[in-house]
Amino acid sequence: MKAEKIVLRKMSMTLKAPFQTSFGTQTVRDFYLVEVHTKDFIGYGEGVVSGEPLYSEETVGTAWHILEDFLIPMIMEKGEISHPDEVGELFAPIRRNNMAKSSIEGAYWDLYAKQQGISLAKALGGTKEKIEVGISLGIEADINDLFRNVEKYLEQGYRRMKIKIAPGKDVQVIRALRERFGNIPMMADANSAYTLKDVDILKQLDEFDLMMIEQPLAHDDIIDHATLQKQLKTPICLDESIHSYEDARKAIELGSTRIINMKVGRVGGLSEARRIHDLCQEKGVPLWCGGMLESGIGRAHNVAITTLPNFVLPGDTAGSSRYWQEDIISPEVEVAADGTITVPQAPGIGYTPVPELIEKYTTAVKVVTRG
Ligand SMILES: O=C(O)CCC(=O)C1=CC=C[C@@H](O)[C@@H]1C(=O)O
Ligand SMILES: [Mg+2]
Repeated sequence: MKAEKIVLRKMSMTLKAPFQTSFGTQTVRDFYLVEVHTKDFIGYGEGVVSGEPLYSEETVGTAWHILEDFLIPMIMEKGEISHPDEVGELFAPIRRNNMAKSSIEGAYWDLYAKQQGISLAKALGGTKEKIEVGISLGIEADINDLFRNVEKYLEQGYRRMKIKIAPGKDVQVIRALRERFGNIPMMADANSAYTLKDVDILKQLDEFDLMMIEQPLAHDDIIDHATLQKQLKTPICLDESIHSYEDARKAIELGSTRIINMKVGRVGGLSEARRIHDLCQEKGVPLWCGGMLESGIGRAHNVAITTLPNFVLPGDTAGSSRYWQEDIISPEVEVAADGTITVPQAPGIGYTPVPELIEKYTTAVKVVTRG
């Protein structure tokens, strides 16, 4: 695979409804797309960053700079790439900037699968023909709005409800949901809103038989999470703390996490995600695929990685209509009434990017050609 042209597109898509977490509210997704053009195919990747550095340190601006000034020149200089694993190896000297790395590596995985004439899922070693999915629900000012959302998505078949919590909107919210909906599969995501001083509040969540509590403590911690896990019955699931295979290895060894939310962009790409998958499978740590409110391009990559065998819990890969009036792929990602997504078998990501819709939501373009 030799890139003849790489196109970066800044994208801005308005969410159907605001999405509130413990660290802020999103109404518009500012992200970017990467297109890697070889003489035969186009590979697509998504930069799952946001406009503001609130989930991680990366933004559209930081990623654009790292891609334009470092990663794309490295790719052009390298020339021929025979397997997408080589992209991560090439980028290894660049510190962090995982979402920037992941966006271009994901495009090479798409290219590679298209070149082999197989689905991205198969190229990754996935075997599932369907994946089970859940849904992530933002914080609502009025709990009746949250009730309505849970009701709506249960009816649509989603396999588990992820409820955002924050101090003051935690125990009473989960209790009210249990009283209203009984023992439905449910988890809480705190997005680092608590500290060890809040252990008594977090211990109260133990009474609600939650599947897990996601990232209760600091975004860059695995020590305090190990201390907390010893005091909780409910499994801790790390998200923001896990940026690499090494982070996962240490967190598992310390007992900081019993489940991991895999986000391809956060760990630097699909190759690293596969390595973490194999480690977790060996250690008996279940995985599920998290989301970053992706467009259909990133959503397609998430569907593919979820076909690996140790993705045993429903993830956050909802259908396109969860967030978008119209998605930029055809067909859109659909969730069946049984809460599953049928894995596309077409070569590559399996969904077709729609040029006129991509253009419609493009706010800036950068084209780098070989030569
Ligand atoms: O993409 C989805 O549907 C899930 C989105 C989601 O829950 C999150 C996205 C980004 C940061 C957080 O708000 C949260 C998470 O931590 O998983
Ligand atoms: Mg999370």
